[in-house]
Amino acid sequence: MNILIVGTGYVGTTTGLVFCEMGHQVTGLDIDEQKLKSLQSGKLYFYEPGLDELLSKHLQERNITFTSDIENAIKENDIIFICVGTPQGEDGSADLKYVKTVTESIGKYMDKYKVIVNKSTVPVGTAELVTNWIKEKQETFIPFDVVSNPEFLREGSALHDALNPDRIVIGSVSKKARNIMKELYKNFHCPIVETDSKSSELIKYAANAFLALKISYINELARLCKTLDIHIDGISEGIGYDKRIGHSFLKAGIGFGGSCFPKDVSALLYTAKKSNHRLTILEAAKEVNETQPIHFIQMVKSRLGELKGKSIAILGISFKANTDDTRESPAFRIIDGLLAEQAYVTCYDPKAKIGNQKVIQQNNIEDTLRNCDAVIICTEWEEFQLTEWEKHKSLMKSSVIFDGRNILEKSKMNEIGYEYYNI
Ligand SMILES: NC(=O)C1=CN([C@@H]2O[C@H](COP(=O)(O)OP(=O)(O)OC[C@H]3O[C@@H](n4cnc5c(N)ncnc54)[C@H](O)[C@@H]3O)[C@@H](O)[C@H]2O)C=CC1
Ligand SMILES: O=C(O)[C@H]1O[C@H](OP(=O)(O)OP(=O)(O)OC[C@H]2O[C@@H](n3ccc(=O)[nH]c3=O)[C@H](O)[C@@H]2O)[C@H](O)[C@@H](O)[C@@H]1O
Repeated sequence: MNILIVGTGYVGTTTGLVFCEMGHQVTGLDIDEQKLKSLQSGKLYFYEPGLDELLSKHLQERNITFTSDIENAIKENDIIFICVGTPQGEDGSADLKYVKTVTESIGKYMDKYKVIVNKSTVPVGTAELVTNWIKEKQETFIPFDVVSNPEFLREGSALHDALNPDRIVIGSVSKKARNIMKELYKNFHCPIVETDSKSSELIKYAANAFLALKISYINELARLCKTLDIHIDGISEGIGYDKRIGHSFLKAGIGFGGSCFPKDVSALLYTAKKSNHRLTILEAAKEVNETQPIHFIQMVKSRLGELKGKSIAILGISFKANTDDTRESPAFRIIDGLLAEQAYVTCYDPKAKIGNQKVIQQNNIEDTLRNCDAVIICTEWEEFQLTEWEKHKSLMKSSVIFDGRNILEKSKMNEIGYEYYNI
């Protein structure tokens, strides 16, 4: 089948390449010429393991092309996946301006039946809005169907997740559209949830919010553990063996970040509020997440005292390991907190760039640790686990580590002479 992917970001590029793997012909459309140029030349403009190779392969085999010509792209493809951003608006709601622009163009240029698929994370009722936006732009009525087909991939393991989904959700009242979608996904071996578009839209938010709840629960429990002198990781392990609970998303840390959890939690809270409901449990999870970096900085201060003039090394600025994405990274909340206390901050990340003039970014761990009063680990990159900590000790003014991701072993670090604090 001929598939058009609108928006060649993390989700769009991954989705497009996965459909190439399934034997479909894909066109990637974007308004950002720089991104298109990079992708067309076989270079991914963001870091995502495994995607580069797949891009080269499918460009070479001519299974994928990239364009900014929206009119022809819409005319030439029968299935259109909308993968544009849905950022957080000022009031917490999801801002649909990019989705609206795209769907208006679809209405304007479509010349025969199309299936329009919302893969972007969009609030309940968006499929209906999209239908209206398209109709408003059509000069004469041309049939089409709108489908909600949310994406559940994670950055850092996007390719693996998109190739091996736990489930595929297809939301539409149209049987014809659902059948086309099922045909498209026929080579995937996972349950397919067929439902209406509103349920499908809510499934996406409910899933992200539930995972966010798990993280905030364990982070809040970690605060109690600190007082009780119990290690939170042992608690996660102990409860995780219960199949009803599971081990995933129970890793305590400096809080969840990224381009999705924070905005999707806010958007779901907004949806509830608009319907005169409160999701109090989610409100609490949001609050725990917002205060988690503050608790962490408090721990740093209670050991180091006044931070003014102190030199702090930060390891990791991406919102999680294996990505260069720093959107809503909790590392930035820590860095901002340190800068507000007038500390000097130096950082290192294997892939991400800081873009903050007040912070010096180094190219390796050694230069980052040189003469620092303490080091804070903000991202769980494997490199920080495997690095030769014993050697680094002599570089630091004082060998104090605050491990915001609990990736090092306290007893081992103490043994080699570090003062070690974790979550
Ligand atoms: N990043 C992730 O891991 C996941 C994201 N999502 C959702 O998927 C959506 C996309 O997320 P990302 O890929 O991270 O966004 P992104 O910001 O990386 O990419 C969005 C792309 O859309 C393009 N765009 C904007 N307006 C356009 C237009 N009118 N025509 C063509 N292209 C246009 C932008 O230039 C950009 O390249 C969001 O709703 C997000 O919540 C869902 C699951 C995972
Ligand atoms: O809608 C989305 O965009 C995506 O959001 C998340 O994926 P992602 O944000 O890429 O990354 P996660 O692995 O979920 O991590 C999110 C944040 O939670 C933190 N986290 C995660 C797990 C954990 O146990 N503890 C923890 O602090 C991470 O460090 C990170 O800051 C979801 O996991 C995906 O299923 C979803 O598709």
